[in-house]
Amino acid sequence: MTGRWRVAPLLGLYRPALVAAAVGLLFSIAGAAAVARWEDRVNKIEFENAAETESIVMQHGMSEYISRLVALRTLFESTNEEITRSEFETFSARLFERHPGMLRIAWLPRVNRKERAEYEAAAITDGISSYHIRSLQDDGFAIAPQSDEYFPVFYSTQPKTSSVYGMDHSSVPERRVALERARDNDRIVAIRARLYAERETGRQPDVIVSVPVYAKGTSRETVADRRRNLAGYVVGVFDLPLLMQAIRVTTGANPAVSINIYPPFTGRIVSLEETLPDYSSASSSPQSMRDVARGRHWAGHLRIGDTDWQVRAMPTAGGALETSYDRAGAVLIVGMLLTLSLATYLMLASRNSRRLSLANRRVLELAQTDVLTGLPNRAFFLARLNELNSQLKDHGPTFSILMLDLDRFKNVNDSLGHGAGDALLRLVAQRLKSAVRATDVLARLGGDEFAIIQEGCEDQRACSTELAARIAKLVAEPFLLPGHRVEIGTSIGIAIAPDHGRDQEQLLKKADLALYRSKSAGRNCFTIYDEAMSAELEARNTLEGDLRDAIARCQLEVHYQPFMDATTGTRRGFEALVRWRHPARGLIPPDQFIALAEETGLIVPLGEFVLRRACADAANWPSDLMVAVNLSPIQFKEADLFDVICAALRDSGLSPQRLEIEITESVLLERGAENHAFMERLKHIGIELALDDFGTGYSSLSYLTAFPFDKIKIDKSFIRNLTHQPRSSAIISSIVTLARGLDMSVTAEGVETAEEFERLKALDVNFVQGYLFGRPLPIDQIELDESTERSQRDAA
Ligand SMILES: Nc1nc2c(ncn2[C@@H]2O[C@@H]3COP(=O)(O)O[C@H]4[C@@H](O)[C@H](n5cnc6c(=O)[nH]c(N)nc65)O[C@@H]4COP(=O)(O)O[C@H]3[C@H]2O)c(=O)[nH]1
Repeated sequence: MTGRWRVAPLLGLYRPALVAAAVGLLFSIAGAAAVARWEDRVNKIEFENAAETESIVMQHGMSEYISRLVALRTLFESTNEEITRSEFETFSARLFERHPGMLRIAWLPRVNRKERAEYEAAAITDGISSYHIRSLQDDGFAIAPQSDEYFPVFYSTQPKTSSVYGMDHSSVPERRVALERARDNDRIVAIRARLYAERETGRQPDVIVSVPVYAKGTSRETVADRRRNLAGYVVGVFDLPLLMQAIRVTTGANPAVSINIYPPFTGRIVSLEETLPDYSSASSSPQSMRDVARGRHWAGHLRIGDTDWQVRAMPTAGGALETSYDRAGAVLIVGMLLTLSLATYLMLASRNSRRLSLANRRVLELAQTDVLTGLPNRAFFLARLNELNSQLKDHGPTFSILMLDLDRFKNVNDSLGHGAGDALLRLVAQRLKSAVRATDVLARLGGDEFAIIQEGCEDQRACSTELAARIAKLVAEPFLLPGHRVEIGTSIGIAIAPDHGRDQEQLLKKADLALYRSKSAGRNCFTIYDEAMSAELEARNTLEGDLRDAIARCQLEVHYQPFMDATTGTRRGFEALVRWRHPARGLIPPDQFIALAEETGLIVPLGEFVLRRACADAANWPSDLMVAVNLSPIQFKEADLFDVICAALRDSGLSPQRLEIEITESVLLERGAENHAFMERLKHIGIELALDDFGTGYSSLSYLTAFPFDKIKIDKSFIRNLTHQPRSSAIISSIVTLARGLDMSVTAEGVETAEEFERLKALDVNFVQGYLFGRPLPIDQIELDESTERSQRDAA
């Protein structure tokens, strides 16, 4: 068996479980995906809200820093007096207190050519040794050349030794542009101090915020006013990372949001790839704008002065706002667990139901199998027959039924025992199996009855005849049982559907009728049903009804045929033979209704009638005349037969010694022990027993020794051949010899000619009976006087 063969039925068996697993998996995945999408959306909203909040907080913080510078500007603009260095330092120191991101603050006064020396001297006086206004030249600051205007660092929060003092911001092109922009627009401007801070501190670039300061009370309406009235600049240098960190710490920033602050978009930014953050709250290495843009992020800006720094917020890796898809995962796991449970349940249920259906099938098989032969039994046969019949209505195939009944099987069973009978049935089943095709149904209906349904033939009649002939031949072959060679046969009845019927009852009835015909035609043959059989059955049924009436209405008559002593020629008695005086058909001989009476059980009342009539008639005869009465094997099965016989004798007053009971061999075949006992009882009260029709059945000599017979009646068929078949004489001679040895007398039946009589006398037969001595006659026609008797003797 290949894997494919094993897998296919398993797939079929577990299909519901597999389908449930597939559907469940699909739903789990779809559900998890939907939840994931929902989680993502919720998370995005939460993140964006948080990021925006963070941005607002940062902006507030930054504005706070800027507002310090504006406060300083207000200080400078509030008076026409010079703000002294100490005033600046005091004020600035306060600013530093809660603003750790503030690196330094400076005051850049507007110094013209004439004022330069004065300023330099004042600074030196204030303690800043060798103060000079210096400007950017090549790579560094040097004493500034003569110029119309300077914006040097005059006051600073730096120690007085710092090199920032005297640095002319307007000599640095970027800063000059920023300063002019601040001046012309009266606006706070911010730039990144890239060039020098890096070199000085090695830190990230700082942010320089410049606030223009105008002379107190002057106009700043127009650009010209502003240019004219500018007094200087308050400049703050912010450490952006520190500043941001400080804001985030003091405001309790959301740790789930990582903030990156990138420089403003200016011509310097060449690509997002290369744009690294000025500030990053993330602990990991700084991410370029490109990296951030690839993932989930929120974009905003941080306004410092008139410039926008780019803010990019991201969910912190592993933080609360990073979508973890926990719920989606839970949905997937729960879905898969449910699916697994359902699939397992369905799998177990499928397996159980398969086991159950196998067990049911087994029970059904057993219920439809004949245990002895292993063939289908009657139930199966009838079910199949029904099925075919219903298909007939839909123009299904034609088919035949062959009913088989074994001939002489009963003899085997009775003589060799039930074990041998069973073995024989098994052998018969094997032979029948070999004769039918796989598509035919061969069943054992019970006992020695078999049946076949044969279908799928073009010519059903020819096909079934051929099969029946083959089977008859096969079964007629001898069977070898342990220690015995048995010969039986089979009678077969055939009915063909739909010709002979379309329903189970009709077909079986007709096949049975045909079988009955085969049986009565001499056995081991087959018959196909024809309509005449039904007519016959009908006639038989009518006859049965009539016979029932006949018994009730006393239409039966008993006729008497004499039997003679062969040696003296004297009449020894009469055999009682029943006749039926039918109102329409006249006198009907017993061979036309005895078999029917036996089949229908009517033989019991019929037999009792004959017995009582014979006893009653014989009681009026001379006392030396016997009366012989036939008893059927069916009567022997009646428990009260002995009582019936006794009652007949008692009621008639006939002596039991004058009654002879004739039985056939078939009585001895059945219920041997009981019948033997019964015969002993009859003998015990003086009744004589005769074995009738000897030579027609098995003629087993063992019966003669086993049963207490007084007489053997040799069947008339032997007498018929007596004169022209020497073998018949020899047989009769040996029967006579045997009977003599067993102390039995011998009667020869059916003696018709004097020649036969002479020969029988020569063979020492004791009694003779036949037309030569008288036909069966009604009681009123029997001559009982001596003269008649003599004349009969003379005739003999
Ligand atoms: N050809 C020919 N036949 C002769 C001759 N002599 C007698 N017979 C016939 O042979 C049959 C003898 O009876 P059976 O062998 O007991 O055979 C009987 C017996 O088995 C049965 N039978 C008759 N009456 C009864 C009855 O009351 N009870 C039972 N159980 N069976 C009966 O019916 C059978 C036939 O009876 P019957 O037709 O009366 O036929 C009788 C008789 O008429 C002869 O010389 N030539």
